[in-house]
Amino acid sequence: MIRVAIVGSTGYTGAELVRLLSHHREVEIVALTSQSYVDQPYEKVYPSLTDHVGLTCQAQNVEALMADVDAVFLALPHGLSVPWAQEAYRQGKKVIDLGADFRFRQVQTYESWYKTKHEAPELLGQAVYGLPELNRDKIRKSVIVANPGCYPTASILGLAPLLKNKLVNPQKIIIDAKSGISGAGRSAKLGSLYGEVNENVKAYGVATHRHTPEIEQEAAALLGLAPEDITLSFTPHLMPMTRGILATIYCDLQENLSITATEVRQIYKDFYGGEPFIHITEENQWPETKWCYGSNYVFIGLTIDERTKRLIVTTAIDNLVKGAAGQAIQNMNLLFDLPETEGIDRPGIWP
Ligand SMILES: NC(=O)C1=CN([C@@H]2O[C@H](COP(=O)(O)OP(=O)(O)OC[C@H]3O[C@@H](n4cnc5c(N)ncnc54)[C@H](OP(=O)(O)O)[C@@H]3O)[C@@H](O)[C@H]2O)C=CC1
Ligand SMILES: CC(=O)N[C@@H](CCC(=O)OP(=O)(O)O)C(=O)O
Repeated sequence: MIRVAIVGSTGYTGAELVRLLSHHREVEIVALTSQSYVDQPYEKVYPSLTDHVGLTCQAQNVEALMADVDAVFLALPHGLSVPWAQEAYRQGKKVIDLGADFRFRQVQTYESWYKTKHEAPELLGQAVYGLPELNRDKIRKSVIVANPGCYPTASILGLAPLLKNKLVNPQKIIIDAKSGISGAGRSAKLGSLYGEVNENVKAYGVATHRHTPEIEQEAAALLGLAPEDITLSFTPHLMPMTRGILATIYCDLQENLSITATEVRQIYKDFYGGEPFIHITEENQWPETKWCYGSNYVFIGLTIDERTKRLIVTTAIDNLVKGAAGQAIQNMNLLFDLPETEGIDRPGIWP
């Protein structure tokens, strides 16, 4: 059995990791850390997991905990992952970081968008961007997996076949994305209160959201360019729902390119052929967040607006599963040479 710890287990992504890993046939969860619930039974923090965990929350002790496991999942706020990654590297263990500390290839990008100094820039080169559909082979050989952000997961998977096949102008991409409130985590914040979110929709982080450079970096990589070679527009919106992301992506077709929506759909089907979690919808069928609720599925729909020659793609995921915990487990399965779908092959729930 693979022994794992979940650090920051009492947050939303931590709880989703516990829920999914408690049924993973090759994993034993040996430690769950928390800041506010030390010495409390995990099942008291999340009664929905009663009889599935049997562990008590513990404080962080990086060295001792790392010595006891094969891998750690870090579900911490940004800026706290470095000591864990350093220790894992020292002890030859694996780290899957759900935060952003290891997602960037250029330390200046992280420091300017996250407004914090990176304490171990030398480790950035050891980290692999953990999007299995694009980086599977590199992930298998890595020590630190930087699990992508939720909006970048939806956006990059929606864009990848277009960029790889050079079908669209990469400087004219617009991503309009919507998220449920669980994307903001479990800590108490004014903006997460029911009275603020219910019956309300708002844009936020307009032209400044920290996922913009992450999407640009990976979009550029698909074209073989440096991260700074692409700029795109990304606007997130908060929706009155708990889970889910829907990203609508607008792209200008390359000039003089003559192609039909049917042909583009076939390109997507070929690109993602055999991918267990990705589903390309049929003509006039548009993904909904509920189709992914609680599952690791990604649904992608597309068409060409013949009047504007614009290609429109919509991608739906569950931010806590493919956008966080499910993808992290998919990465762990790759790291330990397990079937990629193990522990994350259950359907979602409806309604
Ligand atoms: N929510 C989402 O949809 C997604 C989140 N992510 C990323 O995953 C990470 C976790 O997110 P999420 O689960 O939503 O966050 P939460 O705020 O829900 O949980 C954070 C966790 O970290 C612990 N924690 C907070 N501060 C500290 C500290 N100073 N030292 C030690 N532990 C601390 C908390 O402990 P306690 O509960 O005891 O206070 C809790 O267990 C973040 O980096 C986030 O950006 C990535 C993709 C999607
Ligand atoms: C609704 C909401 O607040 N969402 C979060 C995104 C969470 C996430 O995936 O991102 P990271 O892992 O990069 O934190 C936000 O906009 O900051």
